[in-house]
Amino acid sequence: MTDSASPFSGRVAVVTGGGSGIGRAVATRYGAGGGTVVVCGRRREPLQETAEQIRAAGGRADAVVLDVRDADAVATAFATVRERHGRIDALVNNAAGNFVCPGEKLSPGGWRAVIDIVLNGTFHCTRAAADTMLGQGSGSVLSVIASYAWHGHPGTVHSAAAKAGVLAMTRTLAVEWADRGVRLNCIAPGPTETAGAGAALWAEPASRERVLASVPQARTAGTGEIAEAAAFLLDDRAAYITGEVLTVDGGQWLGKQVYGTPLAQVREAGDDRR
Ligand SMILES: CCCCCCCCCCC/C=C/C(=O)SCCNC(=O)CCNC(=O)[C@H](O)C(C)(C)COP(=O)(O)OP(=O)(O)OC[C@H]1O[C@@H](n2cnc3c(N)ncnc32)[C@H](O)[C@@H]1OP(=O)(O)O
Ligand SMILES: NC(=O)C1=CN([C@@H]2O[C@H](COP(=O)(O)OP(=O)(O)OC[C@H]3O[C@@H](n4cnc5c(N)ncnc54)[C@H](OP(=O)(O)O)[C@@H]3O)[C@@H](O)[C@H]2O)C=CC1
Repeated sequence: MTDSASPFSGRVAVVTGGGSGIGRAVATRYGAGGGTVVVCGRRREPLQETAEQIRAAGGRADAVVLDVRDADAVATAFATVRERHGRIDALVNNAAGNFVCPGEKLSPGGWRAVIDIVLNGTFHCTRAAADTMLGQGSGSVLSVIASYAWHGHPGTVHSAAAKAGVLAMTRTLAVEWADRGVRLNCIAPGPTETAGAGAALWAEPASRERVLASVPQARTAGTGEIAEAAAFLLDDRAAYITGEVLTVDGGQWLGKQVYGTPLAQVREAGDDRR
């Protein structure tokens, strides 16, 4: 049984896109839970900043420059992590690229840009981590998706298709590797305040307003809230959970199920009843 204050003690995690936003928060949470964290991404500076923050708080962290689209570089990087740290207990597939574009205007290059990072990058990293995890007979893979993986969303055909692919990959490999000690799950955050998402998805005040209006809890998530849910799925409290998605979105996607009737109108209709 693990120590509840240090559930990740003696464990090693790789967090892709760990230099910013949700990835940084998950890496920091894993470090605070006693684990060693290897953060990777394309830009060295933000990665080093994350690693320094974790070390300053008393944790252990390394920064590795890596483009998840490059399968050979991914295999080499994960082999190096195993040589250096002896094991890989967790992989967080968090790296992503996104922008809003109507399907009929999306170029093949735009489609590839997102599919290559989100779907292909997730496969490369999962495959490389599995070399170690299946060998040691344990491991936990957590991929960050979005609820439009199952309901779709206008303007995001590339990202929605990629996230749906990641969900199918997760469910498939969860069954393939269940009796070999490796669990795979997804987390689906709702709108979360990060510089990346803000710039890519709600740069205009009007788009931000619309996004906020779509969340029944009427607020965005903090990165720490997403990291806390991620930590639960990564640690042994979730030992019997595999192939699942944990949605952390303030009710956003269920809120879509009002069949076009705004919530305010539903409330008005019930005003005369006690
Ligand atoms: C209305 C929607 C609101 C939905 C709200 C729902 C709430 C929450 C759900 C959110 C779920 C997911 C969120 C996120 O993923 S947030 C993460 C965002 N972070 C990032 O995007 C950071 C990383 N980003 C990047 O690396 C780049 O933005 C990019 C993905 C574009 C990749 O960069 P790269 O340098 O490889 O790309 P290029 O600039 O060379 O372009 C490659 C091709 O893509 C085309 N492109 C690029 N930008 C656009 C654009 N804005 N519109 C259309 N096409 C674009 C570009 O033209 C290239 O194609 P061609 O070669 O064919 O020209
Ligand atoms: N914020 C939100 O509202 C939501 C976010 N999500 C998901 O959460 C995750 C994190 O998003 P968020 O923190 O908002 O966004 P960020 O833009 O802050 O994070 C994306 C990270 O991915 C890294 N990255 C991008 N391309 C590559 C690549 N080719 N190789 C390695 N790393 C790469 C970036 O680093 P670098 O550029 O240095 O490579 C960056 O650190 C994503 O999977 C996103 O789809 C899901 C739902 C909602």
